[in-house]
Order: sequence, then C-alpha cells, then structure tokens
Amino acid sequence: MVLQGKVALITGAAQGLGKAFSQALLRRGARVVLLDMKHVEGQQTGQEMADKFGPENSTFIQCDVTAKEQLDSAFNKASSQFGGLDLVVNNAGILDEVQWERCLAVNLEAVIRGTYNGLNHMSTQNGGRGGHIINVASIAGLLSSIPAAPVYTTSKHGVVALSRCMGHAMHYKRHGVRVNALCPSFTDTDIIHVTEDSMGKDFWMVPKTVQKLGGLLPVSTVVEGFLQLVEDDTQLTGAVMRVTLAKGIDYKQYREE
Ligand SMILES: NC(=O)c1ccc[n+]([C@@H]2O[C@H](COP(=O)([O-])OP(=O)(O)OC[C@H]3O[C@@H](n4cnc5c(N)ncnc54)[C@H](O)[C@@H]3O)[C@@H](O)[C@H]2O)c1
Ligand SMILES: CCCCC/C=C\C=C\[C@H](O)C/C=C\C/C=C\CCCC(=O)O
Repeated sequence: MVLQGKVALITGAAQGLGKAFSQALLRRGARVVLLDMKHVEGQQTGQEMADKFGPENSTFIQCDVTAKEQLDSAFNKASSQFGGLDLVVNNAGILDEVQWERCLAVNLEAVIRGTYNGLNHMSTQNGGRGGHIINVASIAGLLSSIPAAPVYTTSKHGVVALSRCMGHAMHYKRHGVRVNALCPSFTDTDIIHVTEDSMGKDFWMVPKTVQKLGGLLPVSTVVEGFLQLVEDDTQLTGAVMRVTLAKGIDYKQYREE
C-alpha cells in the first residue's frame, strides 16, 4: 500500500508502539486517527502529531476499545471526518493475569470487534475502497513457553488465529481487505514494566525472560517491520510477521492446510 493520502485508524495510540506506528504513517503522508482510553496522554500525543504534521492530518479520539458503543462511534467519526478508511491497526493491549477477564476483553474481544468494524468500513461490498487490517499480536501468540502469562499468551494466540482466518483468500475476495498479524518479541515500552498487581506472584520471571532472550527490541525495529507489512503488497493477506532480536524481521511459514 502506498501510504501517501491514505487514512489510518490506530488503537492504543497514546504511547508505545501505537504512537510510534502513528508517527511513521504520518511521516509517509498518511492521515491518522489515534484512539486510546488514556485521555491526558492521548491529547498530548494528538497535539504532538498535529504540531509536527499539521492539524488537518490527525486527530485523537478517546475510546475504550472494550466498550462497543465507543469503538463503533470512533470508527464512524474517523470515517466521516477523513472520508473513509484504508488501514486499521488493532494495537491496544494489556498484560493482566490477575484481572484476566479484562486482558481477554482488550487483547482479543476488542481485536475481533475492530477487525469486523474495519471490514464493515473498508469492504468493497459496502462501497469501501478495500484496505488493510493489521492486528498486533506478539511472539507470545506463537509460543506456549510463557507459563507466567497464560491468559496474555492465550489472547495473542487468538489474535494470530483470527488474523489467519480473516486473512484467508475467501474473505479477501469478498471484501478486498488484507488482514495480517504482527508478532514482536519483548520491546522497550511500558507494557513490560509489570508488577505483582498485574502478574501475580510470577512477575519476577519477566526480567529473567528478557535477559534470556538477550534484551529488548528497540521500538524502531518493530516500526520497521510494521511499515514493511503495510507497504509490501506481495505478502498479501493472512501473513504472520515476527520481529525478534535473534532473527530480525521475518514471516512465519505455515504448511498448506
Ligand atoms: N512491548 C512489548 O514487549 C510487546 C511485544 C509484543 C506485542 N506487544 C503488543 O503491542 C501492543 C502495544 O503495546 P505497547 O508495547 O505499545 O504497550 P503500551 O502499554 O505502551 O501501550 C498500550 C496502549 O494501549 C492502550 N490501551 C490499553 N487498554 C486500552 C483500552 N481498553 N482501550 C483503548 N486503549 C487501551 C494504553 O492506554 C496504551 O496507550 C499491545 O497489543 C501489546 O500486547 C507488545
Ligand atoms: C514471563 C514473560 C511474560 C510477561 C510478558 C510481558 C510483556 C509482554 C510483552 C510481549 O508481548 C511478550 C513478548 C514476548 C514474550 C516472548 C517470549 C518469552 C519466552 C520465550 C522462551 O521461552 O524462549
């Protein structure tokens, strides 16, 4: 996808990866609608983007992705303000093994809803232009070796499965919308600063696991993978991109099923 002039909606965009993805898209001439439940941080990031790239090219909408009415309304607002959507990035995520129901609601249910909303708005069947949905999963969505984070791992496995199913040629033919998953390893953002409150008694395992993997990915490496996924039309749909320190950016290969 050539990003110049395209319209993107990104959830969890106030900080971390979502903020970095937004900035990368704006740099390439896209217009971006930033969604986040954090009002203060979201407003600040929205202002920062408006100052750098022009107020007409981005907007912040406060939205809790787990609230159906808020998410639906944010999609409608984004689409009517910017004249349709071309790219939806379901990125908002949390790690909470204590309030695990919330973890599933944010990481999986809201990504399912965001995927269906993205299809509704971009499908050529509904008069849309076609487009691309990127669901931010995790390398945890491809491994089952993270005993300290069973629900987070489950949610991310779900995101990978959802993206592969909805990325199937059958759906692409109907809607003209690519659906792909992005799976980074540990990256230097706030989510990894876990506590006993959110992880329970196994929280001490996180730094050990990071150490075992050789450290944290810089956000810039994940952005590089993200842009490749958006711009490389040869990995059409149903693709699962991994970003790791050990192997860099690559695609998981699946046998024909
Ligand atoms: N940092 C990592 O190590 C890593 C690795 C793999 C995948 N991921 C995934 O990347 C995504 C982005 O995480 P990050 O690393 O930037 O973390 P982060 O904590 O810095 O950012 C997450 C953002 O999501 C927002 N958010 C959380 N719940 C929300 C809700 N209900 N509604 C709207 N917004 C909500 C937060 O306010 C925050 O701005 C997540 O899905 C995460 O699981 C992160
Ligand atoms: C004990 C780790 C779980 C806590 C995770 C904290 C934040 C998660 C962010 C990322 O999405 C997780 C990313 C990668 C986890 C990957 C691998 C861990 C184990 C790998 C291994 O056993 O080789």
